[in-house]
Amino acid sequence: MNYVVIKCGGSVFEQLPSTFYQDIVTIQESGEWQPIIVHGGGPLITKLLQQTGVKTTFVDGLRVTTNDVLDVVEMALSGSMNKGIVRKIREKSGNAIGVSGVDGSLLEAKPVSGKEDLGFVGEVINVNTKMLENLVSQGLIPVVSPIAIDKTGQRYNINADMAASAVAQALGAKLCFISDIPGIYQEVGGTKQVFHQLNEQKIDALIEQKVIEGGMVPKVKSAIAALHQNVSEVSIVDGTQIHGLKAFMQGEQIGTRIALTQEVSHV
Ligand SMILES: Nc1ncnc2c1ncn2[C@@H]1O[C@H](COP(=O)(O)OP(=O)(O)O)[C@@H](O)[C@H]1O
Ligand SMILES: CC(=O)N[C@@H](CCC(=O)OP(=O)(O)O)C(=O)O
Repeated sequence: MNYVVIKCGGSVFEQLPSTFYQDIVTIQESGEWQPIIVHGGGPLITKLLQQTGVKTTFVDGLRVTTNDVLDVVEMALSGSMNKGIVRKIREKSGNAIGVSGVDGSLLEAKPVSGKEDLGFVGEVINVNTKMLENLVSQGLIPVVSPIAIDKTGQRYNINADMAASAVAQALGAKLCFISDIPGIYQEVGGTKQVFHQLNEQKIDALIEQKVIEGGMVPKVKSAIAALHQNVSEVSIVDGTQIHGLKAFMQGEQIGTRIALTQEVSHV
């Protein structure tokens, strides 16, 4: 089975055209690729935290997660976001099922390495691929919320890009990050030039130069981690484009393709 892990970011969620969900169903029906959705929901978490008066801060793109924050994170991700995406796929007659990383210990985690002062922020150490394979064999499209669990039952907040990367690594899948930008870009003479292809060395340089910053940093780091472990292809694709996902899956040059070693080129 060929899997494609489609990571749907919270920043693009509100702007996704309905063709996006249609494309997910079309990909599954075509039979060549089996889609697995991993979603974020950062903006919704931030909004809910503001409403409840709980302070939120980020370190290196990761949200500092106390137990109070974790309650809101789980409610937003495994509740509203997860079920919202399942409903939108079902509206297009897709057989979606929502699960969080807690269910069936789909995502097993430990505190994120080197950043233990972030509270309950985790990194995935095991993916229950059997469970995903079982769901897929029943004709279901899994929609995964990035809350993970450890052997003691402790929950962890996982950055959704890192969760998607872990799932793709475990399945040897193609990995596609859906975001709200046309690809990774650099400002040249006041205009944004999108990179069509990027390699690891150039990504390191762009992070160093702060051309790649904010939420894009965990995304490209997760992409590189995946490419080092069992994943052959990672792309960042603009979710706002009508039928962008379908075009990408049909091999059109769209967004930014990341590989460990390849030529660097602009669109
Ligand atoms: N060089 C870059 N090219 C494109 N986007 C960038 C770049 N550097 C930072 N970004 C920011 O990264 C954002 C995507 O990351 P994020 O907001 O975390 O998205 P998501 O919710 O999809 O994970 C873009 O909206 C953009 O503001
Ligand atoms: C540890 C950590 O930062 N977790 C993220 C999980 C959601 C996420 O990653 O959502 P996006 O994909 O929309 O950014 C958070 O709390 O915001």
